[in-house]
Amino acid sequence: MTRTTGNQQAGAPSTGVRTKGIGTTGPAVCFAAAVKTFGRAGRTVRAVDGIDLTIERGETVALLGRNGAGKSTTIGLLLGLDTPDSGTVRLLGRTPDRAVRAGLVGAMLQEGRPIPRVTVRELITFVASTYPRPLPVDEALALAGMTAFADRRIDKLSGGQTQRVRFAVALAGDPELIVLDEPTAALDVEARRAFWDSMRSFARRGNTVLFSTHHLEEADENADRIVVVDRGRILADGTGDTIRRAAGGSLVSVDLADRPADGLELLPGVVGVDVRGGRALLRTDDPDATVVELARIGAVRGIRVDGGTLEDAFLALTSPEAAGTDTKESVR
Ligand SMILES: Nc1ncnc2c1ncn2[C@@H]1O[C@H](COP(=O)(O)OP(=O)(O)OP(=O)(O)O)[C@@H](O)[C@H]1O
Repeated sequence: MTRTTGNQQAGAPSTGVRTKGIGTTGPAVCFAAAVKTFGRAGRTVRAVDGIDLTIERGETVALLGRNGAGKSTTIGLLLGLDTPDSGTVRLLGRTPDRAVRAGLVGAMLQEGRPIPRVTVRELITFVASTYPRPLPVDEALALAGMTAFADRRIDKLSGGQTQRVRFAVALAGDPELIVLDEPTAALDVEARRAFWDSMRSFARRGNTVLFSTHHLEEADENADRIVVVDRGRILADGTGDTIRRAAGGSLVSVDLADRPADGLELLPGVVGVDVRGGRALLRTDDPDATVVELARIGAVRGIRVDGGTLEDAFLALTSPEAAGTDTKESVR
């Protein structure tokens, strides 16, 4: 989903007065039972369906989910662009609106307005001048990896460089928390790497970062913690290893040799069964127990045990079967 908001986009900085760092309390982010529904042609979409999430200061957290999972809506609630139908959202102990107005939050949403025909340094200097306690312009440029391009016109930059200018805009006011909605969508591998280097430099200063992504590897490589979202709900929350375990950490596969797959889901440890090309793929959180039982019933032809990748885990968690329903839309 694409949305823009006034003070987070390049060329449209906030002119509000900040009181950053004074009187902030509590975790960086706290969602409690947050729900957001949208009405559309007689249907209700529960875009955020009861999210409880606490992010401590200094954490780097990835919100990972497929298209339409509810990531942008969650971020919209976080930034006060939308209000929850029920539940609460707090940033640094304040309502999103107050936290944003106090300049505690910097954001980079999926698309900004066209970037003006000024140099990188001119833009960042202007944005920084609207805050009472901004980062020094050279520091903002360095953190975003844009020092070498400071005197280039923004409309002459590559997509990856433009994205890093937008990052520099988001951090120019020296926010405590930065929120990035799919920041590397449409960037090539090299530009992605450069972007994540910049993000990590910012995080190393003790700042809190929340970013959304479709890309597992990006979440695994760049976040301390991955929150898997699907159909507006949190399905798993933790490190890559935690996510693997939540989905059933290992895969045991075996030739069915014409025997029916019925009952395999009842074997010890098994949390999911898939049958493909005459083989049963058993997702299990206790591969030893699963294999022992397969041996006991004589089903060991072509048996294999694999660790299970993070991608397998993500797919298992977010498949329609895992969600237990085909749609999150309901007819009113
Ligand atoms: N303003 C709106 N009106 C109606 N439906 C909406 C609105 N915003 C979001 N939705 C719906 O809510 C659900 C969640 O959308 P959202 O944009 O939050 O997902 P997402 O995970 O950010 O997806 P993407 O990765 O494609 O950006 C989708 O079904 C979407 O169509």
